Parts: sequence; structure tokens; C-alpha cells
Amino acid sequence: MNAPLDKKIEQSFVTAPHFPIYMDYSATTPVDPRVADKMIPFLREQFGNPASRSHMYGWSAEAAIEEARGHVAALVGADPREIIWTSGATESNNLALKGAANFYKTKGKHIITVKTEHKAVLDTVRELERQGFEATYLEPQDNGLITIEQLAAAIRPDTILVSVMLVNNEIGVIQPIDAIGELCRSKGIIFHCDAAQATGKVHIDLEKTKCDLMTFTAHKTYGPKGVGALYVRRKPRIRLEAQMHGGGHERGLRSGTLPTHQIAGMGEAFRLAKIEMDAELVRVKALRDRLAKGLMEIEEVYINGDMEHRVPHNLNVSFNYVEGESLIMAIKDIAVSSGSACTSASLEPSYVLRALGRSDELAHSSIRFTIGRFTTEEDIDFTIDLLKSKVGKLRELSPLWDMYKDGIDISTIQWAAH
Ligand SMILES: Cc1ncc(COP(=O)(O)O)c(C=O)c1O
Ligand code: FES
Repeated sequence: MNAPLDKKIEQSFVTAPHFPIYMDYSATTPVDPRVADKMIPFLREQFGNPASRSHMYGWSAEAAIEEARGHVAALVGADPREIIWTSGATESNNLALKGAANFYKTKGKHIITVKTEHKAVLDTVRELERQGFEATYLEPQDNGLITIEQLAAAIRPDTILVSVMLVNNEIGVIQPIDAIGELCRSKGIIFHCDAAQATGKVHIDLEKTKCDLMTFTAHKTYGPKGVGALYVRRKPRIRLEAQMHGGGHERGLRSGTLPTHQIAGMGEAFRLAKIEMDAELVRVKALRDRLAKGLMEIEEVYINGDMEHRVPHNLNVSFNYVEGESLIMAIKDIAVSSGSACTSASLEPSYVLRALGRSDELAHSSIRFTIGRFTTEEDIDFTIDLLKSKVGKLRELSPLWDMYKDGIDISTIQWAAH
């Protein structure tokens, strides 16, 4: 896995002389061609700076931005004035957490989050700890979900902020954000939710859900990379300390010239998601269930995370007695990941699966399949056949598999220290 990039690409074209079937939709999605078409005019004729108030170029860019703001707001039941453009979910999480913690620090310094959050939340909370805030990291249950009782027990008089994601990027489980919102509101605590993986997959209604800050990104929902948004509630009004200073764009909350083409793309992607979501979820779920059924025909396969409270496009599976990285190398014809894209560069077992109580071995032998808008039934059937054959071959080489087959309980073996 650690060969130079050009070597890796070259080798992979030897074993699979074409682009592999894409099953990594949670790392990023392809841009929908309709989204790309929407973006192009803002790179060509309508290239104006949306902040230019004195001519047609500026006005048309500004109009595109406000149209897109409306589409993003409409998908999540927000007022367009509650949507602040950012460069993606990482920035939105930083702005939400640092912005709220610093604005409200005189009220208290305690923050609650969950061990299985994305690094863009965990590392930001760690940074806040370095600045003098205190944090509690909730441990999810074996199914990946937290309970409302757990959260209630962690709340202290000085808790100012709770951050719980809507959909987990590795295992796809959906956290109970309606109940979390109710509890936080009743205690006067700000509730931030990272919904990067949720748009177009879970119905979000911020008129109903008592969430104060919500993070979005375009590139997980068939939009371009490098653009996102932060929802900032107006009623009751949530205040933030800006993290980016400059020209005072986005009502002073996020300075910087707005990337019109990116934003127009995000707006179009979210507009399409709203229209097509219900039909798409049914189609994708049928494909995911077909994949799950096929893979479960292999012996010693475990699904990670709750299957009921879960987005329909995610399947995270551990193939016991097979090393995850070797399996990924053996199945070059499909593009999957052994965890989340950001952490797959390290060979550490997934911290998300570890937090669910999975052993190192099972965490190491896990693969995340995430499918989507352009996945076909043929892709699924090909994947099942490929996995059946490669898992079988790798196990033939595994002494542990032989022992398991001979009925030896491996957990009782005393391994030599090294
Ligand atoms: C849950 C979650 N939050 C945040 C991010 C970071 O998003 P972005 O790439 O837009 O910064 C991701 C992407 O992997 C994610 O899955
Ligand atoms: S791309 Fe999802 S973890 Fe970074």
C-alpha cells in the first residue's frame, strides 16, 4: 500500500486494465453530469465576482449564489438566511465548534462529542481542549449508536456544546438527532450536527429537529469537492465567532470571495437530491441488500453497525481470517476502502470499529462498500462473485483459517511476545 503513487496506479492497471467499479461513494461521489453542466457557465461567461455590485457580471453571479442558497436550505427545511457557504465539511465543523465554543465560553467550557465522529470534529475538539475547554467523548454501543440516557448522564452545568454526527462515514448508522436536539434545547445547550454523509440519504427537517448548527458538504451528494455550508439557526439565534477574517462576506461569518461555480454546483446537487431522493433510496437499498445477502453466504462474515438505523447505501463488513489490506489488493476490480478515505493511508485498524468493541483482527479485516446513483445490479453481482473467490483464496493461505477449520479456539492460544 505504501508504494509511490505512480507505481500503485501502474500496478493496478496491470491487474485490472480498466477503471475499477466504484464502490466508495462515502469517500466522495462522482459529480452528476447535470451538476457539471450547471457549473460551466460560471467558469466561462458568468465569471464575475458575486461581491461586485456595480455591473451585470457581479449581479448574475450573486443571483446564482442566492438561487443555490435556496436549494440547499430547501433540502433541509432551513431559511436561506441560515446557510453560510464554506469550503466543505471540515471547515463547517471548525467554524461551528470553534465559533460557538469561543463565543459562549463565558457560559461554560464543557463540550460533549462521540468517539466515532469524523476527525474533522474530533481533532477540532482536541484543539479546543488545548485552548482550555474540557471534553467528554461518548462511547457508542456495539451497534454504533449512542443513547439519549448516555448523553443526559454526561451533561454538566457547564456544558455549552454537544456535537453528534447524523450519519457515520464508516458504518452508515444514523444517530437519534431529534431526541438529542430536544434534550439539548431543554438544557440550553447548543447542538451541532455533522450531516456531511446525510444529505440526499436521510430526510432532514430543521424546522422540526432542534439542531442549532449543521454541517454540509457538496461532494458526498454528487456535487463538486471544495464547497460546503454551515446551517446557523436564527430562532433562537445562535452566535459564532468568525474563524476567517477579511472582506466580511457571509454576514461577517466567513470572509473570502465566493466560488460561484462550486456553489452553483452544490445548489444543483441538493436540488436534484430533493427531487430524486425517495426513488433513489429505494433503488440503492435494494442493491445494498442484494450485496449483503450475497456476501453473507461466505462463512465468518460480520456486518459492522446497526442495520436498521442505517443509510441504505452503506455496507461495512469484516471478513474474519482475512487481512483487510491484502483483500483490497486482491479485489482491484472494485474500488472500496478499508475504513474512511482519510485514515486509510495509515494501517491502524479503524478507530470507529474499535469503539464498537470489534477486535483488532476484525477491525483490520473490514471493508466499507458504499454504493450510489450510478451503481448497477451487474456491479453488485460481479462484486459478490469476486469476493467469494478472493476471500476463499486468501483463506487457503491462512494458518489461522486452518486452525479454525480444525476446530481450534484461537483465542486460547498463547502467542509468543515480540
Ligand atoms: C462525516 C464527515 N465529516 C466531514 C468530512 C470532511 O468533509 P470535507 O471533505 O467536505 O471537508 C467527511 C468526509 O470524509 C465526513 O464523512
Ligand atoms: S474522505 Fe471520509 S474520512 Fe476523509
